[in-house]
Amino acid sequence: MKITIFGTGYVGLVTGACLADVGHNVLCMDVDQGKIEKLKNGQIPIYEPGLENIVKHTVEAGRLSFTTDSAEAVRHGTLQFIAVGTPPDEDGSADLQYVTAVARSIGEHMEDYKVVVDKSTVPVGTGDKVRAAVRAQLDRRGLELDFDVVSNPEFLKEGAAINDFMKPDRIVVGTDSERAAELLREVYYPFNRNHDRMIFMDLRSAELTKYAANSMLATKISFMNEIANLAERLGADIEAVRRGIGSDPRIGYHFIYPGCGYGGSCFPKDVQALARTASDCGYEARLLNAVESVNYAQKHVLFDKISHYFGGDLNGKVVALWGLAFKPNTDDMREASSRTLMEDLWKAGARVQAFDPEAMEETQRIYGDQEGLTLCGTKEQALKGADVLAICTEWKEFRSPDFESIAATIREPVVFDGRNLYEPEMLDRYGLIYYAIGRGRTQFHSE
Ligand SMILES: NC(=O)c1ccc[n+]([C@@H]2O[C@H](COP(=O)([O-])OP(=O)(O)OC[C@H]3O[C@@H](n4cnc5c(N)ncnc54)[C@H](O)[C@@H]3O)[C@@H](O)[C@H]2O)c1
Ligand SMILES: O=c1ccn([C@@H]2O[C@H](COP(=O)(O)OP(=O)(O)O[C@H]3O[C@H](CO)[C@@H](O)[C@H](O)[C@H]3O)[C@@H](O)[C@H]2O)c(=O)[nH]1
Repeated sequence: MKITIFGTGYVGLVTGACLADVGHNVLCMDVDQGKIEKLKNGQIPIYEPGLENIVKHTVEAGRLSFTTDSAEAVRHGTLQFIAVGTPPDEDGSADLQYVTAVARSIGEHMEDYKVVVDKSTVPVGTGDKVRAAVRAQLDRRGLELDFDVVSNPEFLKEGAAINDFMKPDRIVVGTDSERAAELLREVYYPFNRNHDRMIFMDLRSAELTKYAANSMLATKISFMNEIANLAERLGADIEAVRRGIGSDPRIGYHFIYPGCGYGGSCFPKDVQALARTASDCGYEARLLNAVESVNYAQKHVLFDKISHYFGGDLNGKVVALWGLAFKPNTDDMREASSRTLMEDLWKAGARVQAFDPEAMEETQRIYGDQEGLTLCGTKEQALKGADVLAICTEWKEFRSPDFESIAATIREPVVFDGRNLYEPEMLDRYGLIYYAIGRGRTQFHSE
């Protein structure tokens, strides 16, 4: 089937590449000329495991191509997927300017029936706005062409995006059009051969499903972080508690890892946007607001521990920082907890020597020549001349480090772990003091 994708970010490029991989003929359009140039030259603008290979072979097979020309893009596909950004506005609501810009250009250039499929995460009611934007352009052109608008939210996780897309738990489709539903069924047929993963519903419910899913996951994390903070004060160990509750299938082991807060381009903005939607319709989303405020505080917890250790005076101290990306297997630093920690440390007069396996370029792009930041080529280099070590991302290569050499290199024998990677006894053997999140009597707190 001929498919057009607007936006070649994490969602657009993964969707385009995976749909081309199963045999569809996909044209990806982006307004960012630099990105499209790179893609045309075989370069992938983001780090996402497995993506480069799929893009390479589907381009070679002639099933995936790229353009900046919106007229060509609209002409190409019967299905027009919107996968552009919906960043937060100043008031926390989702900024829909990129989504409506795509809708306008579809209305401006379409010549026959199209299904406009929204994959971006958008507030309930956006489908109506997309329909109105397409219709306004058709009216302007004096045309009465048929089209449908569908919500098909995306649930992929960065770092595992290909697997999530290829083996989805569910494919949510919101539409009241039988014709559009049949076309969507055809597009996703290869993902449904052994097990029907399609869940059809009305458009508004599909839009809300996406926010509800992310908010539920964020709630689990904030809940665990709250219990972790409590465990610390009560002399309990959150890791034991996590195993103890996760074993109940009604709770489950997923998304109950405590840490230095959730980040990324989705949870923070989506929880805020849903809370904003609630207040816009006169409902105070108390739980969502609490999830957000627990997370805000949690992002400062590692700094509080480091500051407490040094008696509140961090001036001139050097912190080795392992992990900058908001999670492993990505170079994405949007809303990363590492950024909160670094910014807190700089404010307090400390210096940071940072290393991340994939996010060094991104850190350079964001912080450039920031005073107090040294970017290091390896995790070992980051330790040289540092007072203490802090960890913000659970990359595999941080899981079994050479504790003996850490103890011999950093000035104070202390590790502040924001992702609970180790057992306190492991570090104790090397004379290292271990401060993690919610780990009982090995911790301290400021009260
Ligand atoms: N990143 C994720 O893991 C993820 C997962 C599920 C859903 N989402 C949602 O999907 C949407 C896209 O997220 P993303 O992370 O891929 O964003 P992104 O910022 O990585 O990419 C968006 C792309 O859209 C392009 N764009 C902007 N205006 C355009 C236009 N008029 N025409 C064509 N292209 C245009 C931008 O240049 C950019 O390349 C968001 O709503 C997000 O909330 C993201
Ligand atoms: O038990 C956990 C699990 C995750 N996190 C943190 O939560 C954040 C988000 O992690 P994750 O959900 O793995 O990454 P995303 O790529 O942001 O994916 C989320 O956001 C996407 C965009 O909407 C959705 O499509 C996905 O289903 C949803 O998991 C990261 O900072 C993690 O460190 C925790 O602190 N504890």
